[in-house]
Amino acid sequence: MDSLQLHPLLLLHPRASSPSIRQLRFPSPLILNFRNVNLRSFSAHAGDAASHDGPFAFEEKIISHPKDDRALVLARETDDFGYLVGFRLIPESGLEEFMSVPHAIASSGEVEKPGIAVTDEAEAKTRVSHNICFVTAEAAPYSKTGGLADVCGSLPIALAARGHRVMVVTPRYIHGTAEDDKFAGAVDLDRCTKVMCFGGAQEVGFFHEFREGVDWVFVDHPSFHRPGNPYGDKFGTFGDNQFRFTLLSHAACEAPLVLSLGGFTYGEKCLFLANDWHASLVPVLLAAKYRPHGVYKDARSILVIHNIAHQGVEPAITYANLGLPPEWYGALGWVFPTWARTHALDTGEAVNFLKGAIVTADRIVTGYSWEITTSEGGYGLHELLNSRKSILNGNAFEENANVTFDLSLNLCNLPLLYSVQVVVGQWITNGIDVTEWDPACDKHIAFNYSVDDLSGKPKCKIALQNELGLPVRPDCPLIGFIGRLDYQKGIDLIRLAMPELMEADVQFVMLGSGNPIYEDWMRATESAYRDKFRGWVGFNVPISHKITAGCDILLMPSAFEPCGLNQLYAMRYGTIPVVHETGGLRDTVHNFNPFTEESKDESTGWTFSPLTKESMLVALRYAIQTYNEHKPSWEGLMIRGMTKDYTWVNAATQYEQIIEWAFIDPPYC
Ligand SMILES: Nc1ncnc2c1ncn2[C@@H]1O[C@H](COP(=O)(O)OP(=O)(O)O[C@H]2O[C@H](CO)[C@@H](O)[C@H](O)[C@H]2O)[C@@H](O)[C@H]1O
Repeated sequence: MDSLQLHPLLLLHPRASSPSIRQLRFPSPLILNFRNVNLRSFSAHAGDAASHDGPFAFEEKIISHPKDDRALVLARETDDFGYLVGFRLIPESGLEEFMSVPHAIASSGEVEKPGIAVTDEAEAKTRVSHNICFVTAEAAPYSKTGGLADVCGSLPIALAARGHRVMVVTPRYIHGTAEDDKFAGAVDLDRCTKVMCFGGAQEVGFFHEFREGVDWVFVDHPSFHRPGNPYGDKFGTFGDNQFRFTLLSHAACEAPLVLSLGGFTYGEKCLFLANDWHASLVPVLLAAKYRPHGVYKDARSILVIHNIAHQGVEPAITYANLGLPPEWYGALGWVFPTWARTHALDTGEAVNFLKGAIVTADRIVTGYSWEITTSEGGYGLHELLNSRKSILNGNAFEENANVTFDLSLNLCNLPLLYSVQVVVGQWITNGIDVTEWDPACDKHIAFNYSVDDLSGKPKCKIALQNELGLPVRPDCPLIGFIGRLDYQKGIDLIRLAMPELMEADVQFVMLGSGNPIYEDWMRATESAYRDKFRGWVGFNVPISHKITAGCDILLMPSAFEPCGLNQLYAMRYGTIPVVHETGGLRDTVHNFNPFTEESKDESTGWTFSPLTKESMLVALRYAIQTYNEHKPSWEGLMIRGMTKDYTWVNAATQYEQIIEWAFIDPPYC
C-alpha cells in the first residue's frame, strides 16, 4: 500500500481530540504532500515509525488512488496579534505564490529563513527562535543538590546552540565556602529592582555571566547568603524558603523586562520555563500580576516537574505575603484531607505553589506524566494533573494509546474527511553534559579511558578501592549507589537486601545524603561489613565521578524516577546499571537476556520489576554471574552503553516542539 508522506512540519496538537477544525492548530504551513492519494478520503495512522520530529510519530496508511499526484498545503491563518483564526488549503499550483507572502510566519519570534521547499523530501527550513527564560533554584555548576541542577545547567546551553536566546535566572548563593568561587565570573549588573511581597518592597540585585551562549542571571539577596545548601543546613530545611523562592519568582519575572543583556532586554515575548515548586509562582504572576496590566500578553509559561514530592506547601495565611491579588487565592489554595490534619482545629487550608503552576501554566512537562496522573504517583495532585492532561507533554496518555480524531476540510467546495490516528506515548528523556561526564577526559577520575581503550577502567576501580580503604580486589564485582537518601531512591529496598547481598562475594559503595535515619544506617552497615561495604555520607561531586568510573555495577532501585541521570552517567562510563523498571529508567536501560538476538544488539543493563527485594536480588545475581563468568557479554554491555547518544540534542528538539505548541494557543489564563 502506498503511503501518505506527511511533511515533518505536520505537528498534531495534543488538544485535538474532537472533530472541530478550530482545535487543530499547526505552527507553520502544514504540507500534506502525497502521491497516489484519493483526495476525497484518506486516513493517516500515527504509529511508532522511526521518523519523528516531536512527541508524535507517524506511520501513514492511506487509500490510494493511482492517478492523483498532488500536494496540498494547510496553512495557518492568524490575526494581527498572531492568534490562529483558521486554516487555508492551497493546491500545489498556488503554492509558490503563497510562500512568497510573509504571513507564513510561525507563532512567535522571528523567522530566520523563510521559504519551504515543497518536495517529497521537503525539509523544514523555517527556524523560529524564542526568548527563553529558565527559572530554577539550582543550576550546575553554580549550585547543585540533584538532577534539577544538571538539567538547568545543560538544557539551556543546548537550546542556545539551536539559535534561541536563553537566560537562566537562579539565586546567587553565598555559603562562605570555596564553592562561592563558582560565581566569580558573574558581574554585578548594578540594576537593583524592588519587588512587592512580604509586606513591603524587597530589593534584589542581579549578577550576570555570559557563558556558552547563555545569559546566566543570578538573583542577589541577603537571604541567599548563608551556610548550607540551597534549601537548608545541618539544622534542617530553612524556615524562610517560601520567602526566598517567592523573591526568585518575582525577580525572574522582572529580569526580561529590566535587564539589558548584550545591549537588549529580552522583552515581553518570552517563554518562561519554571522548574519545580521553587519557580512555580512564575506562571501565576504572569496571569495575576502582569497580564491584567497589559504586560506579558505574548509570554507563555511551561512548568517542568522534576520532583512532585516537593510542592512548596505553607499555611494559607501566608498567601497575603506573596504579592498576588486576593482574588487569585483559588489558584494556590489547597485543602489537606482530614486524615492529614494535625489537630482538631486544623482546617487543613494551605497554599501550594506547585498546584498554582499546574493550574496556570500553558504547558506541563515531566518525564513521568503517566505516573503522576495516578493516585499513587500524584502526591495529591493527580486529579488536577488529569484535568490538564491535554497539555501534559510526555507520557500523558496511556502508553501506546491511540487517539483518533476527524478533520473536516473543504477544498474547492468538496468536503473531505481526514481521519487521523496518533499514538501518544513518548516522553522527554534528558540528555547529559557530555563534556562534564566523559571518561576520556574526566579530571575527577584517576585514569581516563574510552570505548577504544578500556584499560583505564579497572585502574579506576583499584584507585577507588584504595581511596575508600576497601580490600583491593580487581576481580570482585563492585556495586555502587549514588543519590539522595530518601524513599524515592529505593533505600528501603537496599537496606532490606543488604544482609543477603553481603553474603555474596561482592563489594558495595554508597554515596548519599538526606534522611538522617538512612545516613546512620549507612554508618552502621559500614561498621558491620568493614571489608565489603563503604558508605560516604555527604554530597561530593568528585566522589560521584570516581564511583561512576570505578564500579562495575550501578544499582538504582528507585520507587519512581521521572528520568534519572545516574544510569546515563553509568552507561557512558561502562558501568552496568541494574534498575527498577520505572519511568525514565525503564526507558533508558534495556534489559540483557543472553538468549535473544535483539538483546545482544540493544541491551545495556538489567531491569527488574516488581519493586521487591527478591526481584532486585535476582537481577543483581544475573549481573554478578555475567560479570564473573561471561566476560565477552559483559564487555558487549559496556560498549553498547558507552556508545549510545546522550547529548541534549534530542531533548532540546522536543522542548522546542512543546514551546511551539505553547505559542500556538493563547495564554491559558
Ligand atoms: N551525594 C551525592 N554526591 C554527589 N552527587 C550526587 C549525590 N547525590 C546525587 N548526586 C548527583 O545528583 C544528580 C541526581 O540526579 P537524578 O536525576 O538521579 O535525581 P534527582 O532525584 O535529584 O532528580 C530529579 O530530577 C531529574 C532531572 O529532571 C530527574 O532525572 C530525576 O528523575 C528526578 O528525580 C546526579 O548528577 C547525581 O550524580
